[in-house]
Order: sequence, then C-alpha cells, then structure tokens
Amino acid sequence: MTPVTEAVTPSASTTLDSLTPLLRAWLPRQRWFAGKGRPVTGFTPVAVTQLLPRGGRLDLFHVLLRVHQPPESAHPGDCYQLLIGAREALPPRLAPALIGHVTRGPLAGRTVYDALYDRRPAEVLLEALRTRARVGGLRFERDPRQEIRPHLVARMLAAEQSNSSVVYGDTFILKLFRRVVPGVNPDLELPQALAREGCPRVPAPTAWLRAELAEQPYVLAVLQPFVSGAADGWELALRELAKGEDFTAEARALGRATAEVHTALARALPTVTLGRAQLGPMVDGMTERLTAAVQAVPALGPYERGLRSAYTALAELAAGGRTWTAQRIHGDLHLGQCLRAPSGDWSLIDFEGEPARPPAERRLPQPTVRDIAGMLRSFDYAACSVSSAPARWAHDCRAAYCSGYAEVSGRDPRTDPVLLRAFETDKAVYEVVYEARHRPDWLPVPLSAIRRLAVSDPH
Ligand SMILES: Nc1ncnc2c1ncn2[C@@H]1O[C@H](COP(=O)(O)OP(=O)(O)O)[C@@H](O)[C@H]1O
Ligand SMILES: O=P(O)(O)O[C@H]1O[C@H](CO)[C@@H](O[C@H]2O[C@H](CO)[C@@H](O)[C@H](O)[C@H]2O)[C@H](O)[C@H]1O
Repeated sequence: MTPVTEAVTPSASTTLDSLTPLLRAWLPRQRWFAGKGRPVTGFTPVAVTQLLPRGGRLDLFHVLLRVHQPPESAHPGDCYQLLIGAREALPPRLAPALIGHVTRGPLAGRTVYDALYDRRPAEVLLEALRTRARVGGLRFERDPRQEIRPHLVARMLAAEQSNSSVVYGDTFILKLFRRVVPGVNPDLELPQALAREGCPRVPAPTAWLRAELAEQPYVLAVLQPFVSGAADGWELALRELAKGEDFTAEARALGRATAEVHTALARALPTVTLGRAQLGPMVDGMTERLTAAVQAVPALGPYERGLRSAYTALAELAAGGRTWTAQRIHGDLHLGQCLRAPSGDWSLIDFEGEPARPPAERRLPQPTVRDIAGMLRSFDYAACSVSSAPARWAHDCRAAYCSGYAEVSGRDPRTDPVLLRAFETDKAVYEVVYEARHRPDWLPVPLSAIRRLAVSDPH
C-alpha cells in the first residue's frame, strides 16, 4: 500500500481549474448532486489535497468544491466532496466513473474519473484511517479501541444514494458525504452517542475523516462495521409483498428497534418540553415547507387547504395547553435505513437527517413521532409500489410497527393522532418534492398519501 503523501499544493488548485468544463457537465448528472434543475455557473475550490505522489500511474486528489448556482444572493453555493483520479486511460471496468478527458493544464492528456469507484484509491483512504494520517487539512481519525486490519479489499457499493459508500472486505463500510457542511455531523454524533449507551441497534463508528477549513470543522466520512449478509427493510418488504407474505412480525420488530434507539438517544442527549411557544415555530416550518412544495410541484395545489388543516389542528392542541417531549431522533427513518442481519437482528443506519434540511435544523430535538411517521410512510410506499399488494398490507404493518414501538417504549404513537397526522403530512410533502426532483416516476406514490392525508380527520 502506497502511503498517503503530505501535500496540499497551490498547483493542485491550478490542476482543478483545467477540469472545470468536465466537472460542469459531470456533476449535475450525479444522483447525490442536490442542485438539480439549476444551471452551474462556476466553481470555487475550497480545498484540494493531493493524496498520492504526482507523476505515477495514478494521480489522486481529494477535492472540496463550492458549486455556484443561481440565485447567488440567496445561497453561497453547496460544497461537494470528490475523490478525483487521473490515469493515462481508464480500464473498461471504470467506464461508469468517467468524468472526462483533460485537454489542458498539468493533467493534459490524462483521463479523470470518480476514484471512489476504483479499488486502489479507496484503499488509500482506509489505510489513512488505519494509520491515523494527517494530510494537509485532512485528519484521518480512529477510535483507539477499534482495530482496522491492513490490506482489506475495497468495493464500491452499487446503490448510489445521497452519499457514496465503499465496503472493505465485508468488514467495514465507509460513507463519504457528498454535500458537506461545517459543524457537527449527526451521522457521526448520534451513532457515537448510541455506542456510548451500549445500544446494539446501530453500528458503532470505527473511524472518521475530519477537516479543519477556514477555522470551520467538517466531518467528511465515517467508517463503521459492515453488517455482512444483511438485507435492508425495503428489499425485504418488497420481496415478501411479491410473494403475498405477511410482514407484520418484521414490522413489529422494527417498531421495537426504533423504540430502543429512541430510548437510548433520550438517555444520551438532552430532551426538551415543547409547549405552545416551541410548537409554533415547528408548525410554521411545516407550513412553509408546504407552501414551497406547492410552488415546486403544482400537482399538490388542490390539496393544500386540506393538508394545512393537519397543521392547524396541531397548533390548536398546543394553544389549548398540550405539551410534548422532544429529543434527538434519526430524522429520515424509512425501510431503506433498516438492515436485518442474517441473525434476524435489526440495525438502523444513516443518521444524517433529511438531506434537504438545513444542518442546524437537523440536530434540533424533535418529537419521536417524526421518525415513526417516516416508517409508517415507508410501509405505504412499499404497498404502493407492488401492484399485487394485498389491500390491508400497509395498514397491518403500520399497526404492528406501532404495537412493537409501544411494547418497548410504553407509548403507542396512535394515541396522539393529531401529532401523527401532522408529521405524516410533513413527510409526505417532503417526499413529493424529493420524488419530483430525483425520481419523477415515483411521484404518484406520495401523491396517493397526500390525497388521504388532505381529507383525513383524526378525531
Ligand atoms: N453498517 C452497514 N452494514 C451493511 N450495509 C450498510 C451499512 N451501512 C450502510 N449500508 C448500506 O449502504 C447503503 C447506503 O448507506 P446510507 O447510510 O443509507 O447512505 P446514504 O446517505 O447515501 O443514503 C445502505 O442502503 C445499505 O445498503
Ligand atoms: O436514503 P436517503 O437518505 O438517500 O433518503 C432519501 O432517499 C429515499 C429514497 O431512496 C427517500 O425515501 C423514499 O423512498 C423510499 C423507497 O425508495 C421509501 O421507503 C421512503 O419511505 C420514502 O420516503 C427519502 O425520503 C430521501 O430522504
């Protein structure tokens, strides 16, 4: 394994300049690119770190890149993390990772590509974490109580999601965050807190990559144990649905696992009471998201009034003196975030929160019902995407999930229908925007829930 070299060079920045036209075409096509639909008007390199000595068969750059998109006044531009490799030519197996052929600058004549798809560069990252390397502004750190064996073989996970993940020898998985923001990253913070509590439902972080840039801290990647042979809840649900099989036992186990995680988070981190004063801004947030969603997706228009009633009903309860407890939660819980190991045990992953929400908001204490609403929506999603789904499948799973949750926590979410409807509505509105932006073919799925939520009266 080639050791990571100690270098952050101004010339690396010049190198990046010559890639600008290629990146301008490549970036917006990536699943994780959050600024879809708006033109890219320019780039500013935030940090360019050379990870291997220049001039070898492979050049390797760790890049943080600010992407400018209109309206500039409203937003300084998102910052993305890239691992860029440059070779004389790409072997066919790396064709999907192609960024383009460079025609000018220090890399002229070379082919640049997304190096996370390539074994050797991915292994350079693991080696750096194993040896706790420091390269320029990058800090590769590891939990001193956890060992990383050398020479684990890397493979990129095929499923492209909000971020990119690499598996090492079926032992670890490294998630490299694509859109990065300064500050505490809940995807490291919460699993670490849960590990301290001894909660076995979440893989404990083994190592992580930090950076200190312009006096701001960033968490750029997290390595955690890989749950080998696991299936995620979404795959399992679809498989059982296709066979016409019952899924309520798993739904109940998922409810129990969610409650275990919530209970441990409430022990590990502060909880607060939400009364009228705190609930007001929360309901305002829901209302604002609805208004923005209606503008972005006009198909929501006819349901706006009905959906709004879910939020006003909640505000009325608060005005009448009701209070709720809020705590740190998962923030984007759905079946795809739940892994079932071959032993049958469930783990929850991906504590980053909803990728579209502002980072500070994602770390606010919330009613646990928000996560529960996410899972309830997910059972509905599964049923809607299989045409042969039995009519009561989603209903039965949702009931079993709530029962499992109540068994562990002592609180059945169905006893607070107004709160549940408000959070389910907020989630469905989020999903409408998410699908319109990323997977327009899926739009009918959350829209069918919107129709139900716009008319349902929980009383
Ligand atoms: N600890 C783990 N063990 C096994 N597979 C995992 C683990 N963590 C994540 N995965 C797999 O990687 C995928 C992406 O991880 P996730 O944290 O959801 O990333 P993203 O933020 O990109 O959605 C998951 O859907 C799951 O299949
Ligand atoms: O997993 P991510 O953090 O990338 O979450 C985003 O993408 C999800 C889709 O992959 C999206 O989830 C929606 O689709 C799921 C089926 O693919 C379904 O199970 C979820 O209930 C539904 O919300 C998620 O909302 C988004 O944040």
